Amino acid sequence: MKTMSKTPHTLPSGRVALSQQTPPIALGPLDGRYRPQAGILVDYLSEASLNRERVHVEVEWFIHLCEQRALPGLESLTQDQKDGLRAIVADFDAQSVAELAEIEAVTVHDVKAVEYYIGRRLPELGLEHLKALVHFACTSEDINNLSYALGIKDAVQDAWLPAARKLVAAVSAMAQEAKATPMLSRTHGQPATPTTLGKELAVFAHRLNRQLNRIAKTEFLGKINGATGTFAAHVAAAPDTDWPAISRSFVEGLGLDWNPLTTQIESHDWQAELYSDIARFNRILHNLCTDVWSYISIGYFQQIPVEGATGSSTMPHKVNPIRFENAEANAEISCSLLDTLGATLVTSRWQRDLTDSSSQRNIGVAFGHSMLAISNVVKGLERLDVAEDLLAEDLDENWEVLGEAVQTAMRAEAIAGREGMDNPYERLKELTRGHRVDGERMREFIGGLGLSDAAEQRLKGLTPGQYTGLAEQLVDRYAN
Ligand SMILES: O=C(O)C[C@H](Nc1ncnc2c1ncn2[C@@H]1O[C@H](COP(=O)(O)O)[C@@H](O)[C@H]1O)C(=O)O
Repeated sequence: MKTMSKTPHTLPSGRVALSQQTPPIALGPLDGRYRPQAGILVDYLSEASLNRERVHVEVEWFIHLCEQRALPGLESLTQDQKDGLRAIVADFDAQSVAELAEIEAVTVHDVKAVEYYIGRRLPELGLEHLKALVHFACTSEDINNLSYALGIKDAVQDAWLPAARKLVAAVSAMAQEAKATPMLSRTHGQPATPTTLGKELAVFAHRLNRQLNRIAKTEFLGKINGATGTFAAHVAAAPDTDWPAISRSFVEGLGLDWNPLTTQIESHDWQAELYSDIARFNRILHNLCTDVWSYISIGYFQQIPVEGATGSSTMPHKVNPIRFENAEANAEISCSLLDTLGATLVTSRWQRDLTDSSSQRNIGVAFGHSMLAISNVVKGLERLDVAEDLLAEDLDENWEVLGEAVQTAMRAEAIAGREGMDNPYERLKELTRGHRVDGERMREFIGGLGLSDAAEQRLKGLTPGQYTGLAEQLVDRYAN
């Protein structure tokens, strides 16, 4: 029997091989359906942007060595030469990516490929005689750690933080709007002392803001000190140069904080610190999602349907809280990656192993899932209406929550010397525990307690919806 020969574009099952299609089909969702939300990170944390940063660091090191006259015979470059070198970075594009890949296929070393890529461009800048200055005295990690630090710093400052701040601003605005909207609270899921919806949202804004303040203060550390952090090659080549000073001014000139003491690798402790803060932000966001999801589920929030959109494929009445569910999932994935990075990056055998190289390639993925979670929460919050009637109804059905107010006022009366205020907690417990109490019964009970006139009037005038303490003022004072 004659067998049909399969082309490489066909799977053994006879199906088209999607992996062989052009343009290439993404494996992961961040480069597929979620590209609009996470794509901005390609400019900072993709392999291409890492390579662009590597070119940037190599070029700046080249210029810095000349400017510092770090070696005998080195002279400052002309402005045209410096502009030409910096244009290699500015013009870095898809063609550069392809060229680098070609070189790397031969070198099997990604940083060496960058060195050759720059070397190829020196003749046209009249700098061929300085080819040996590219990557001078560097180990690859000198270039890598600075490139990652620059990419991560820009990703945080230009992409992640602005998105996170927009989200927190949205939560704060909702908190302000609902600061005086009374809501039954539910400690342990059971009716408890009322609060306001705005104050509960303000707690999230406050928590998220604390993490943002920490993240905004991140120290982005970098080093450039050679193969084992001793400047050995530098000193061997130019013993009279103050290499630590040159290293420091270079790292600081890039906008990073100088790490003076390392092995071959920058120790990555600052990355672990940053990732734990971002993971904590994700987790607080996750908590916001599950709370809002639950409020939607009991009707406190109504979701505004999107014109033309489908809730359920089979139950036409439904509007599902999918934005919050998506955000939960993506916050979890981001946290797993950030936790793994934070836990593993701080360990490297002896003077280095290469595990960090492979795991750091996923930093963008960790940030991407967090950006996606943030974007979905913003979208979800935009489509919520507060069901004030239902909130009020729930409060009115739970007059027993005033038990705390009454027993505490009785204690104050007793402390002030009023007779007959014994066992306030027990008396309220007898009235309220496991019993439904309405307004009339509560007022009748208060009337029979023998309180001072002022206290009795104050408590009789109280409803569950008014028993929200300083919730509104707390939002005004602390939630901006
Ligand atoms: O400056 C050096 O290169 C010193 C050398 N240490 C290395 N430091 C940094 N990169 C190195 C190192 N070794 C390999 N490579 C190259 O790293 C790339 C690893 O690729 P992947 O496994 O995909 O993360 C891949 O491109 C590797 O070729 C040492 O011997 O200490």
